[in-house]
Order: sequence, then structure tokens, then C-alpha cells
Amino acid sequence: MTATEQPASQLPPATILGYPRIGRRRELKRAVEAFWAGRLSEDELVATAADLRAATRARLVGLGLTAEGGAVPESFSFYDQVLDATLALGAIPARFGEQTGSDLATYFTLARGDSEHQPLEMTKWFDTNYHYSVPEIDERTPFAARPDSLVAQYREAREQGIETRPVLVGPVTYLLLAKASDDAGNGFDPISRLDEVTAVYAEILRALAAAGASWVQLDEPALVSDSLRVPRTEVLTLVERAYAALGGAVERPRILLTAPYGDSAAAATRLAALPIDAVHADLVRGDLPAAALADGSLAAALADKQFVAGVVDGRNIWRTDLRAAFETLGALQAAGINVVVGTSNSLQHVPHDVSDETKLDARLKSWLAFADQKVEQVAVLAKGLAGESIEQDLAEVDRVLADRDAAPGVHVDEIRARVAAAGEPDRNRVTEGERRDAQRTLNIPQLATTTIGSFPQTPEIRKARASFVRGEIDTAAYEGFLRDEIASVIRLQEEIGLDVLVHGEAERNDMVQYFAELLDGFAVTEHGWVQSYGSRATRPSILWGDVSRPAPMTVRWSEYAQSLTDKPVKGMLTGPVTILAWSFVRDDQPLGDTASQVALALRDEIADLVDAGIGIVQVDEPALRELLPLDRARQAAYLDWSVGSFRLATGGAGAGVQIHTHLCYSEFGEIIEAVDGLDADVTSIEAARSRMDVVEPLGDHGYSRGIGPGVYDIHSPRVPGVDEQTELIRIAAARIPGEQLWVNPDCGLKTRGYDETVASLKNLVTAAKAVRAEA
Ligand SMILES: CN1c2c(nc(N)[nH]c2=O)NC[C@@H]1CNc1ccc(C(=O)N[C@@H](CCC(=O)N[C@@H](CCC(=O)N[C@@H](CCC(=O)O)C(=O)O)C(=O)O)C(=O)O)cc1
Ligand SMILES: N[C@@H](CCS)C(=O)O
Ligand SMILES: [Zn+2]
Repeated sequence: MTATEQPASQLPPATILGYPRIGRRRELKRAVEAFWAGRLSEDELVATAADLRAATRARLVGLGLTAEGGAVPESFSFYDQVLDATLALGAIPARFGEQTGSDLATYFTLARGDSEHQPLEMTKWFDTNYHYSVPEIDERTPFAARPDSLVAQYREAREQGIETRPVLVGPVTYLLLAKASDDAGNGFDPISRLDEVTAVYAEILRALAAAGASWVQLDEPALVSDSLRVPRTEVLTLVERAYAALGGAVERPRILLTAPYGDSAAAATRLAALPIDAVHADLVRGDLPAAALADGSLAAALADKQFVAGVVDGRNIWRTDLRAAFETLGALQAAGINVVVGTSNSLQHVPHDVSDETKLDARLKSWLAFADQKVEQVAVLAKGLAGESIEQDLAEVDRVLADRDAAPGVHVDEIRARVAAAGEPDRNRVTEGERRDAQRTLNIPQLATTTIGSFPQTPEIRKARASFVRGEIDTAAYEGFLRDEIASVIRLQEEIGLDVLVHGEAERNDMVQYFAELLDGFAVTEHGWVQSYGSRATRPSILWGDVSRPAPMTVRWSEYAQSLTDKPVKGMLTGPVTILAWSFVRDDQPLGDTASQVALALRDEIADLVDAGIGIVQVDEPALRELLPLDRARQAAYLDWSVGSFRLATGGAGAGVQIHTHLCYSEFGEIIEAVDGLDADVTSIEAARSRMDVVEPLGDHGYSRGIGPGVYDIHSPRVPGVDEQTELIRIAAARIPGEQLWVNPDCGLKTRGYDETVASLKNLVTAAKAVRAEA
């Protein structure tokens, strides 16, 4: 039987794990934000979402997925897939009280908070730049199946003539990503409630089966991570327990269990033995166990199920090497495995469609594949597996890959020679003590106050930039606008009484894209939006060639800001690791090599800033933790090149130049050694939400550099009072000497409004003064 003649119960030969849900023109963002602003009714929002889903399904079928049999995933979300699971499980934390509005109103209250409730915390989803809403679970959290919206979406698709596959975060991953709520007893771990939660999943599956769903997809990326609370071997045992129960349920759709974002090889044979119907593995970042594949034991274990081979990369935008992927698939099929062609993970991390890009260089464009093109690739590979000739497609990709390799700018001899010549001495500054002495001329007070860099990106700033991009205002008008903005931000900081000022980053559309636009080797997109969290998105730049800096990037803005004040103004750069993490990077050389090129460009920028009279330069690395491999075995090598690239960027700064860095979204305790290794003079970190928990490991570690644990949580419009910030500074000051301790917010202020920013910063300065006076 060929793959096109699968029995009805089989998953069709091509599928993807998920698709972007924000819409090709960010229709969902606009609708959701209009709803929040009261400009759109709930019915209108719901209708817009339904239209988007219908368009997505139709497109996926148009691109080659089968309309029947569950090939099309139903992976829509209004805000976040983990939050969707929280609602589907009825796991509303008690602190939100009785929610009397609609389900959607409750959903957004959990996501965003309201005047009485802090929102659920947001944190990074595995090693991606996507953020999920962290479930809060305790011994009493109620669990009750709420499958209504999953069932409704499935039915909606059926009415459209498409039989979709509902997608849900699986029970083990859900609980391992959850945190114990503040009401939980000491030592409580949400995973202790796995059996109850699994029973609720079984009910959800029953409801889907009753609605007619033939397949459901449960995502268990916890299977590939060494960064969770329990060791990976135990995750596998938990998965076995949960799926033995789910698989044994009488009324259920067929279950596809996925293991995206990493290597599940060590678990493969045991996953194959689960009483479910299909398993997936990410074959881009991981493998199948070679020995079990060779001796036939894996195929034997998989005999009663399908295997979704994640050979098309859902994390980047390059055209897949179809010939290599086809060889992998062919070998699996030859080994007797019932193969379905799939993606490594959900395509939610890539933009919609390359053909939307009208300004990209045609040659570069021919190398790219966004979500739609990846769906087509999956479909082509499936045809090949079914015995159709796809040689033309394979040859076309061979040609494209060769063209990419030979294109001007991809390998630039001077850049490579400079990287090769960079040695250890270039990564080492003089000792910390010598630098501390040299930096005394900066006259930084004890408990110095500062901010992280950005001031509010007001609608006026965004509008001015949009007008400039559209050609409605000229360069002089736009730059005049930015200078006025900088002048006003400097004036404001002087009035507030901050010690170390910033220029405010008004000129930046994004802290990575801004640099990518000014560096050679990068391209930027018009419509390549990727969801970062909720309604917010970024346009990751495309790092396609060797990177160099044709001209200074930030110097004139920092120099202008410094000319307006006697206080020190920090220069503000994004570090090499973060520039890589938040871009789509080339996949034809080790990341460390690419990072060195970016680092050298930044090194030149720092030299120019210093020449222009800037004495303090902050190099942000909020993504340092994010890129830490999920697989422990690969972490040391990562830390080596990532820390090395930061040191290469900053290593040219003289002893008197104070280098700052900033990290947010970090489990700081986990990477404290790496942060120490950065050898920055001052590091600001997120700490307000965890009430300075981080200070403890710092004290234990004997941390001797400058440190600024955030005392103002910038994630919500709430204004932290003087007392609250004083208390946090006191906690830090009890552990960290005043000359080492900096007082700052958790992160940049770009998403905040001016009213709350000014009030919060005034309180911050008052609080710092109060604690200074206590010394
Ligand atoms: C610190 N964070 C960042 C991450 N990744 C990045 N690449 N950058 C980051 O800063 N990851 C971790 C966190 C995630 N946090 C955020 C926070 C905020 C946003 C966000 O607000 N995104 C905006 C888009 C920002 C942007 O690129 N703006 C551009 C384009 C603006 C735009 O949409 N223009 C409109 C027209 C505007 C008008 O006429 O008024 C249009 O094109 O239609 C700019 O400023 O020029 C968002 O809206 O989602 C993201 C991640
Ligand atoms: N300098 C940046 C860092 C964000 S992580 C900002 O202030 O927005
Ligand atoms: Zn930050």
C-alpha cells in the first residue's frame, strides 16, 4: 500500500506540528488589542479569529496537506498555548477569585491581569524567543475538563470540510512548566498532581472523540530538556505513566505524542512502546538511536504505530536540504518504519510566507523558506516517500544551496582573517581590581541609580518611524524628531535625579533589528513577524552572510545625549549572543564563528563610543540563558563560545571604561558562573518579581562585581511605591556592599507609558536615597 492509500485511521503522509496564528498581517494582534481597548466587541473578535483559522486551514490544504485524517493541526491560540491548556483544565488559580465574565474575559485576565490581579508570570518557552504564561498550581487547584473551545474549533473545521487534529500541551510538560502557587505548602511540586491532571486530559480526549476527532496531538517537549525540575530519565517515566493511562482510555482519538525542540533519542524506544498511535521526534536537533535503528528493535517497537519524522526545521527560515532529508526518511522507511513526514516543531516560530516580501534581494529570497514554504517541503518529501519522482525538487534545492554557498558576502576573506587572528588576549581586560581603581574618575555614588536603556516607545515614536519608512517624512525630519526625544528623555532623567543616564533608544524599532539594519551580512523583512508573547511580535532579522560594520551605529545618538548633560550617559548595545538568538542565523557554520564576527563589529562600536567620550557602555545579553542548550551535554561548549564572544566584543575597552551588561528572563542562579565569566564591571538582572531571591546565590558565590538586581517590575503598568522599592533595596544591601550595588528597574521601559514610568522612577530614586542614608 502506498502512503496515499493509507487506511482512514492512519495519519496522512505529510503534516506539520503547528502553524503561526497571528495572521499574515498580524490580524490577530490588531483584533485582540482593539478588543482590549474596547474598540471591538467580543463577538467581533471571535469572528475575526474564526476567519483567521478558516484561512489557515484552507491555506494548509492548498499547500499540500490532506483535508482528511487529521493532517492539518488545529493550533490556534488567542494568546498562548500553555494558557489554553490552563483553561482547558479549568486550572484557574484561586487568587483570581470567582471569574464572572465570559471564558475569553477570564482568559485575558489571567494573561494580562487587571486592577486587582497580577497577571500570570511569563517566561521563555524552552530555548525559543516565545514566552508562555506560567500555570500556578497548588494542592487545591481545581481541575475540571473544559474542552469546549477545542471541540468548537474541531467542529468549525469539519464544517469547512477539513478534519483537523486538535493540539494541546501534554500533561507532563504542562505540570513541569507550572510553578507552585504562593498558597502551596512547602516542598509542593505541581507534578505531584499528574494523575489527576491526566484524568482530566482523558476527559478532554473523550469529548474530542465524541465530536468525531480521529487524531489529537499532545506536545511533550519536556522530554528533551535537562533544564526542568526533574531529570530527563524521570520525565520519561512520568510520560510513560501518563500515556499508559491516556492510551488505555476507551473513548479517545488516536494520539500523536510529539517531542520537539531537541533530542529524544534516549527515550525513543520506550516512547515507541507506549499504547498510543504515533510518536514524533525532532530530527533536526536530535536523532533516533543508531543501534536500535540498525538492529531493528526500534522498528519492531514502532510496529503498531506511525512515526512522524521531524525533518523540516521549524526554527529557521532556510530552504531544507531536501536531498539529505529524503535520504533520512528513506532509511527509516527501509528499516520498516511507518513514516509520516513532519516538521521538527510547530511553525509558530517562523513567519508566514516568503512571497509576502517585496524588498528582499531576489537571490537571498530564493534561499528562504517561511512557514508556507516549509509546508510545501513536507508535502514534496511525502510524495517522494510514496514513490512519486521528486528529483526535480531535489535538484532545484541542490542548485539553491550551491548558489547560497558561492554568493558574494557569504564568505568574506577579511572578516574571516580578522576572526582567526582574534586570540585570548583580545578577550581579556586588565584585572577587575585595576579597572575598579581606574573607574573611580567616573564618580559613581554608592547605590547608583540608573535604568536599563529604553524609555517608553510611545505611539508618536512608532508613528514617526512608520512615516519615515513610508517616505512621508525625510531623514532630517525623522532625526530631528529623535533628537528632540533624546533631549526630553535626558531632561526627564535629570529631573528625576538618576545618577547614570541613558539616551532612551527612541531610534530603535527593536534592540536586535536596529543593529541588523546597520550591519552587513544581515537582511530584514517587511512582514516576517513572529509572535514573542500575547499580541507582541518581533521581526527576526536574517543573518545570511559574514558580518561586518560599515559605519558606526549608535555613536551619534549617545554622543548627542552626552552633550546635553554633565551626568554620565551609558552607551547602549545589544550583545552578540542576543543578536544571534533573536535573528534567524546561518546554519552553514558553527554559531560560535558567527558570534565572533558580530562581536568584532561591536568591539569597533565600543571603541568609537569611547573615542566620542562615552565612559560607560552597556552590552545587553538578555538571551544568554535562552540559548543555553536544553541538552546538558552541549551546555559547556555553548557557554564557552557565548561568553567568549561577549569578551571579544568588550575586551578592547580600556580599564577606565565601565562595561555593563543586562540580563532578563534568566534563571540567574543557573548561569551565575557564566555571568561571572562575562567579566562585565556591572550586571543588571531581573529580580523584583522574585523579591530579590537572586541576591542569595550572589552572596554565596562571593560575587565581587557591580550588580543591579531590579527593584521595579516593568512587566505591568503598576507603580511600585517607595516603601516597596526601599524594602527590596534593603534586602539587596544586606548582602551586597553599597559600592557594588546598583539600583535599577528589571528591564527596559519601552513597553510602558510615561505616567507610570515617571512615578515609578521617582519612587526608585527616593528609595535608593533612603537606603543610602541608612548606611
Ligand atoms: C526584550 N524582548 C525582546 C525580544 N526579542 C526581540 N527581538 N526584541 C525584544 O525587545 N525577546 C524578549 C523580549 C520580548 N519582548 C517584547 C516586547 C515588546 C515587543 C513589541 O512591542 N513588539 C511590537 C513591535 C515592535 C517593532 O518592531 N516595532 C517597529 C514596527 C512598528 C509597527 O508595528 N508599525 C506599524 C505602524 C505603526 C504606526 O503607524 O503607528 C505597522 O507596521 O503596522 C517600530 O517601532 O518601528 C509589537 O507591536 O508587537 C516585542 C517583544
Ligand atoms: N536595553 C534594552 C534591554 C532590554 S532586555 C532595553 O532597555 O529595552
Ligand atoms: Zn531586559
